[in-house]
Amino acid sequence: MLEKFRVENCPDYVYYIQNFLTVEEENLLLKSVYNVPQTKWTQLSRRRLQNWGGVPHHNGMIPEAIPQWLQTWIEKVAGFQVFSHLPNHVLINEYKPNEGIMPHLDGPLYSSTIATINLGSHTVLNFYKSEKRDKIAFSLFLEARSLLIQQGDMYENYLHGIDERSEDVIDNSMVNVHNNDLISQSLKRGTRVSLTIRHVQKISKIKIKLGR
Ligand SMILES: O=C(O)CCC(=O)C(=O)O
Ligand SMILES: [Fe+2]
Repeated sequence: MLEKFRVENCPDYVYYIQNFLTVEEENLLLKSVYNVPQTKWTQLSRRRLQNWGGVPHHNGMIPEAIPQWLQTWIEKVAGFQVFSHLPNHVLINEYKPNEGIMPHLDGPLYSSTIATINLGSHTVLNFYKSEKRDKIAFSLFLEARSLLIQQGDMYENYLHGIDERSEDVIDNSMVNVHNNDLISQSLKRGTRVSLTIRHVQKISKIKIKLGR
C-alpha cells in the first residue's frame, strides 16, 4: 500500500506522502494543538514542544491518556500497517523561522518506525552518517500537510537535524524532490508544527493515582 510513496536514493526505508491532510484538516489539527493549556508547552531555546502519552524515560514511561484529536491521527497513520505496535506517544514540535534541531539520533527508547505529520510550513530535514556529523549525507523536503514515515536503517543509523534558517534553497540533495521547477527556488519558512508519532517500548508499571 505504501510502496508507491517509497523514496529512493536514501537508505531503507522512507515513505513520503504529499497532501496527506487537506487544508481543512490541517487547520483543525493546528487549532487543537494551539488550544491546549499553556502549561502543556515546554519552551526550549530553539523550539517549543508538547509531549503526549507520557514522558519517555529509560526506567519506563508512565503512560498518560492521549486526547481523541490526536488518537484519531495515530489511528489513521497506523492504518498503513507500518507499526508493529500501535503508537503510544506523540511529540509535537513548533519551529519559528530561524529555529531548528541539532543533528541527533532518537535512540532506543522508541521502536524503529516513526511517522511525522507536517503542518503550517515546509522545512528541510537533513541526515548525517553517524560518524560524520559535519557533512549532510542527503535531505528531505517536508511540505506542509505531508506525512513522512521512516524505518529501519534510516532510523537507526542516520542522525537527523534541521538547520536554523529563515529560508531554504531547494536542490538535488533533497532526495524526494521530483519536480524540477522547484530546484533552485528559495522558500521562506513560516511557523512549522510537526507531530512525531512513535511507539515507546518501555512502559512503567507504576500507576499514578489521580487525587479524588
Ligand atoms: O520536527 C521534526 O520533524 C523533527 C523532530 C525530531 O527530530 C525530534 O523531536 O526528535
Ligand atoms: Fe529526532
